[in-house]
Amino acid sequence: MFNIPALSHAGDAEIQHRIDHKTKPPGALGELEPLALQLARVLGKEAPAIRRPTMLVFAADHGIAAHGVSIAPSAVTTQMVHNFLGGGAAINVFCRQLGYELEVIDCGILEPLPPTPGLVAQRLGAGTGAIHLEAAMTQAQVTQGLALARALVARHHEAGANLIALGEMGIGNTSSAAAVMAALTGLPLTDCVGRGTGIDDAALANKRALLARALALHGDEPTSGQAQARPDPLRVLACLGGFEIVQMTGAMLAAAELGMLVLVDGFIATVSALLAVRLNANARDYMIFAHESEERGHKLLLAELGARPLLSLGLRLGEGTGAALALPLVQAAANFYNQMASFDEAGVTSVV
Ligand SMILES: Cc1cc2ncn([C@H]3O[C@H](COP(=O)(O)O)[C@@H](O)[C@H]3O)c2cc1C
Ligand SMILES: O=C(O)c1cccnc1
Repeated sequence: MFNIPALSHAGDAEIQHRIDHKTKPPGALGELEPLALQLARVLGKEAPAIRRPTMLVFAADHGIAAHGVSIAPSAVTTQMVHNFLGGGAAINVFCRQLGYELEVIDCGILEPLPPTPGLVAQRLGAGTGAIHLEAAMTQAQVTQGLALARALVARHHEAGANLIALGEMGIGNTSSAAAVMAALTGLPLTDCVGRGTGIDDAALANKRALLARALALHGDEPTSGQAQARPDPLRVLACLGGFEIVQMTGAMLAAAELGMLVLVDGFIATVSALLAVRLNANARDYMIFAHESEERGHKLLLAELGARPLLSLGLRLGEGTGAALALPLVQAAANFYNQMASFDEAGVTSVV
């Protein structure tokens, strides 16, 4: 479906040599060093640079949100999309500060907005089915969502972007994401389910119970260590996913296919990253994990992907905020690689 080239590691020795011969003790730039290696692999080892960084915020509603799993009602999804378009949300502030292009994608909010600059309508429906009662969507909607996201990313690639960051807005989407995580990993639901927007203990117990029902309904209960065939990510998406989760997954796969970097935000975006990697393992090489969210489950999810997040700020917002904040670090990795003098160039006695 997506044709993602396996990233070549043939130039690694040369790239690492260049990093090691910068005027610093070996390894002293910490996590920025493997990040520079990744940038050089993806963008080319001569002068990797981030061009037209683009933040895509995918919005959709969730049927399960009507069943007491969030502090907010579904109406807040549409209200926040309004806020994004008016420039007043956290993600707007950070995108302005950091020089991101920002686009908001309506993947299926309950109350569609009139055409507005900055808003792209790629609606797969008007909210998903409540996953503890029925499938979230049909397989055809999953296929359509992946295709729409692919065309969207192609457009940004043509406009000159070589890095996309992904964020989301959708009341109830930590429920859907936790269910997908449990289905894909086989981890106990209690390890995957968190407080999302900040629900209390009673609502958390209800959220866990509903998600246990959802997994049982769709045959995705944890196997308690028993061997089970790897679940089909497309089926899991249809049964338990969300319209924004589908399109984020498609956008990540499309970006990798086009040789773009993918900057991954928090819990929900990382669930899409896991889906993308399960659909095509080559996608992993293009992903940068921005931060570790406060949401329960995110640490284990990152571990499942072998990811070391750049930041740990206690964020639990979504919208792409963590991904936005990590951009300067990505740029710093490219800049040290491109601009720092080597021992030879600076006349500093080499320590390697
Ligand atoms: C005002 C407001 C702004 C937000 N921006 C992101 N989210 C975040 O919270 C939601 C997920 O949490 P849950 O599963 O508990 O509903 C998503 O919309 C996510 O992006 C927000 C939530 C609220 C209330
Ligand atoms: O980690 C996230 O992305 C997150 C956490 C809580 C609520 N919304 C998003």
